[in-house]
Amino acid sequence: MGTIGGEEMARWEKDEGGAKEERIVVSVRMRPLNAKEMEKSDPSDWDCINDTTVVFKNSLPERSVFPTAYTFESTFNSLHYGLPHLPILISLLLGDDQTEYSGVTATRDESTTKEPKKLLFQLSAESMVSAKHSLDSSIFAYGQTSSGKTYTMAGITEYTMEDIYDYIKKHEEREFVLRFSAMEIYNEAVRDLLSSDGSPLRLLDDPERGTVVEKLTEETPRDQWHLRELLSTCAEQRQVEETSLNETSSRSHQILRLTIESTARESKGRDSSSTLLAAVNFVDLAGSERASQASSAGNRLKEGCHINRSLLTLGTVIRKLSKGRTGHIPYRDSKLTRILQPFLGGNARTAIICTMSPARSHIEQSRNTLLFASCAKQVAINAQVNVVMSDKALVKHLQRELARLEHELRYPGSASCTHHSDALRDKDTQIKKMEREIKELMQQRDLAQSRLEDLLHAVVDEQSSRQWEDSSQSSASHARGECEDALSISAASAIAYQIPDFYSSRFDVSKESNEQSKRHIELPDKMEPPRWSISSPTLYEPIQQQGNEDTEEHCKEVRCVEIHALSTTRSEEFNLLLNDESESDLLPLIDEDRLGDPAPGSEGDAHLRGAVEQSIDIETKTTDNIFKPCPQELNSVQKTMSSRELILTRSRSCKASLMNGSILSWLEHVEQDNKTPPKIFREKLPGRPEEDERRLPASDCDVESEKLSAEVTSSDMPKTETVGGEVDDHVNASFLAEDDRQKQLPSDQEAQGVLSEGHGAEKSIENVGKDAVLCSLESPSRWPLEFERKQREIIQLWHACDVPLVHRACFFLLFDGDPADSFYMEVECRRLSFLRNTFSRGNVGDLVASR
Ligand SMILES: Nc1ncnc2c1ncn2[C@@H]1O[C@H](COP(=O)(O)OP(=O)(O)OP(=O)(O)O)[C@@H](O)[C@H]1O
Repeated sequence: MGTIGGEEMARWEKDEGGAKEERIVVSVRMRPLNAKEMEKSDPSDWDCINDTTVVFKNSLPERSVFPTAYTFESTFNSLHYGLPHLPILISLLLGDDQTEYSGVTATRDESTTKEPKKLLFQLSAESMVSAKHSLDSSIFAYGQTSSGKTYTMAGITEYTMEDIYDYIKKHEEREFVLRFSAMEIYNEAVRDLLSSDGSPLRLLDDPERGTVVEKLTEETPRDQWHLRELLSTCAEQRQVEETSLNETSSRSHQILRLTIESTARESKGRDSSSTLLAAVNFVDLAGSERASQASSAGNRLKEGCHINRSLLTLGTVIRKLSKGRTGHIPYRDSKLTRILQPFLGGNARTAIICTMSPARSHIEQSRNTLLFASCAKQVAINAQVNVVMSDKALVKHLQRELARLEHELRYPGSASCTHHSDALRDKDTQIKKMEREIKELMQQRDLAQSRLEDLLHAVVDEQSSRQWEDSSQSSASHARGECEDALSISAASAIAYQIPDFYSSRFDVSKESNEQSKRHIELPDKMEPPRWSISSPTLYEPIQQQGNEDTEEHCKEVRCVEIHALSTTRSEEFNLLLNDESESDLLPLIDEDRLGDPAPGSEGDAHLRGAVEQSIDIETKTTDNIFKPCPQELNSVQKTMSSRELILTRSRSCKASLMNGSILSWLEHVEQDNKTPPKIFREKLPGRPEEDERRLPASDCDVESEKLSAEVTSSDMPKTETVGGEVDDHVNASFLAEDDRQKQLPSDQEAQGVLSEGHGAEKSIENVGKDAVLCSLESPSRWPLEFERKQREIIQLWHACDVPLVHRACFFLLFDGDPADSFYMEVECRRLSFLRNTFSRGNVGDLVASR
């Protein structure tokens, strides 16, 4: 009998198999009509028209969804040879003109030109046991009952076994060891076919070998004849019963396994020796059957149910595998698929021979078989050579691996470790970068939110400002005689609310050039700037140098309020007054400072710089810009503010001020709309009288601030603690908790309200009596612009009402924030500190005198 030679295999691998992805090899074998079918004159509807195609010979009804032709790796019809056994067919296909098997002589005819080489290769010993192709492989026979599975598998098994022994004989340089085992799955119970004990065997899950059958007998055949004996034992032990379709119907799935180990003789016993291991499974499945066709009942029916169920699972597994290895594949749904899992699209070469009957009466079953075959041929496999190391070789290999790992542990700086640590460092850098980006994005988001709020509130402010302006016209004349003071205050207070970029460009010069103005407010240089005030970046170098991220965060919460306390009505008078002054004596005001330098060394320059400096000092030390002016200035302001128009010209976060030009221009537009005095007026504001400067008292704001901050940031500070307290008879700047607010309010008798609710400031002015003005200032960090608006309303009321000024110098800052919020507490305390320093001691006297 011929076989596929090495050259032929190499050619096949090169031409067809080697370069391509391996898939299950599927062949279809069609048996001839059997005696019963011919008796019934059951026509033959199927034919193998060539070596790869099976066709449905009859015409299909219209709209039929079934194909008429199926192609496979090989198709053959043993009728062509008139011979029962595949080995003879194979022999003929391989070129023998005439061969003999089991006493039957076969002659080659024209049909023998068919060459199902892949199948033949897979059935060959070369594919199973050679050094190059030593792979696990399995050959299935699948088909309906009585289609010829057992008939085909018997031939294949015999042929392959014979070929294997033939190969062994030819390859004496290697030593072969064969082991044989056989089992059947009958009614979902696994039985050993080499043992007379029919008790079912258990399936075990081995982490290395997969599913193994416990206590399965494994014989080592002495020679080919011994193996034949074992095969006949299996056939005897197998469950075979007669059914209406098959006199010798196999009622179980049979799995014969031949394991072949081969070792090169010359390397045997050496450390480097390795063993090739291959297992071949010959799987003869039980046939699917329709109970009606098989006329089965009782045990046969039960067997048929088990067979059909396990075949259904096999079909599902194959179908899923054919679509790729995605999702769950139900190998464990039947014992058959569980045992065959490694051979179904795993690390094994697989061939399936689908058997079918051509009879019309079995057309449905035949179609199912062809459908199964079509799916199976799509299943990709990944067969790999199994190499088993000798124990010594394995020990050596493991020792080398252990030494390598120990070396890595001892010397972390080695190549691989360095590589890992570099990779970790890169990842860390990436994480930090991403964190920074997230932070920036969050800041931008907050900024945008803040801008939106600003815009909304600015619109509201503008409206309320105009209302107030109308209501305050009546008291405008009250301050006519005070224009000079007002101007000086304007120079000091209005300029104080310059935009941050102005500060940054001007402060250094003014700070050096105007010591006098510094004394004016007496906010000492040593005072540490508040963390949240970075509106003037160049002013406080330490903050910038520290690059404190918290500072930046807080910055965006703090608003720089720029209020121009200017009187529209007065501005015209001022213009008239100022027209007489020489231009060199005039102090440029806001716009000049913002837009250009005053004349260097001029008096106006000196005054302006002093005023700007002190204003900057104040602003950067508090957020309560409203109360920035010194008492003398405030005194003057009282005289003029009644007719003043308070204009919010800048209200935005410090950061936003540097970034958003469009808001700036918009605000400037608003400023113009709100009757900002003509530029000429602001440019020609006279210098500040010296006596005003002399009247300014010293203030130890820094000490107060530190003290207050220390008090309120203390973790154990009770919520109702009063921070501050009375400063003198006239001034009471208290920091109250919400709960204690009512206790501290003036009594009803004392509180003779002069400003009724509904004045537009009811939320800000909680109560106004002859003895007190109670200001409720909410957290600036939450609603910055709302806070600013409230402060402006308070100032408006302050200057508009008829209550003696001293009585209004009583402030309660209502604390309704969270005491645990340290930032909030710090802001509030600094504001309180400022109030106390502004309205305490000599300032109060000034205020009284001025009124
Ligand atoms: N190619 C063939 N040429 C001639 N006879 C065949 C061929 N295939 C099968 N037969 C005959 O058909 C009958 C049924 O064959 P076989 O027992 O192999 O079918 P089966 O598919 O194994 O059935 P079951 O699933 O019931 O076990 C047998 O008598 C067998 O000799």
